[in-house]
Amino acid sequence: MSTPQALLHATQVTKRYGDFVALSNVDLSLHGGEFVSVVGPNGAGKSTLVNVLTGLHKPSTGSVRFCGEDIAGVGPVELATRGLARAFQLVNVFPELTVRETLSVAACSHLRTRWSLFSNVHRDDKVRAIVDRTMRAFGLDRDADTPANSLPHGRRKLLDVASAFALHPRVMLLDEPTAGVSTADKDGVMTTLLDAAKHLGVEAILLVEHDMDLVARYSSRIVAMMAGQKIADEPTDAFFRNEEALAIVVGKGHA
Ligand SMILES: Nc1ncnc2c1ncn2[C@@H]1O[C@H](COP(=O)(O)OP(=O)(O)OP(=O)(O)O)[C@@H](O)[C@H]1O
Repeated sequence: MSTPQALLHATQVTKRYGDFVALSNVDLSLHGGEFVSVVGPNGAGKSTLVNVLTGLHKPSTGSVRFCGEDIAGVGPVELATRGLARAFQLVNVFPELTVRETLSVAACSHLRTRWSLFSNVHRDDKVRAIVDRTMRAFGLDRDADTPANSLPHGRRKLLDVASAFALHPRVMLLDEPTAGVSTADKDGVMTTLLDAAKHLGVEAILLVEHDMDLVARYSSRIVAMMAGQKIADEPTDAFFRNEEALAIVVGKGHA
């Protein structure tokens, strides 16, 4: 039986900043139905990997393919319209917009429509449909007219993730979606996020995360990084039995 084509496939990716090698010959694949977490100590290269995977940075050598197409040099906005999205932190860019308006910015980007305050959300049926569906999926409808900067931290974080989902992606990349959220609220954010992903048809998720409890609970596979190299890539159960990799990941500055 042949292996199904990976949605996202990085081959021998190296990223250098001057003489410094931030990523060294990393292979990574993500298939439909997977929830893969990228873990590792500070400075391991996790964010660099995500920046390369989302077209924000070009690999120095190696290739990244999304749905079979090379995405080197394709920026994150174009990539999002092709189906690979990452939370944009729109909330930080436009803190005074309401929840509805923030999501309409993302919806317009997905539809390649020009966004303008007041007009699109209320007059464009397609934009409104995406905004309403995303608000419902994330339970944000009760905050529709609340400015993002008035939301509690956890719900602001959820709005940030929701705005990436409004781009209607096949693959979602999440960089610490619960950072700064209280321990008690983390599972709530993750459960909402996963329910929404299912509801909105997201096929695979790649998560960068420091919280190993969350990683253990939600991932189907774990990729561990250290000093720019991949040191483990295995199903969650196997990873948590891999004492050597686990010691590197949790032993350096992480609880
Ligand atoms: N633009 C840059 N120029 C130079 N060095 C960089 C740049 N971006 C990242 N680095 C270096 O690359 C290494 C990997 O950084 P990266 O942010 O990818 O690690 P990380 O695993 O995401 O760390 P953290 O968990 O702390 O976010 C670090 O040593 C960092 O200082």
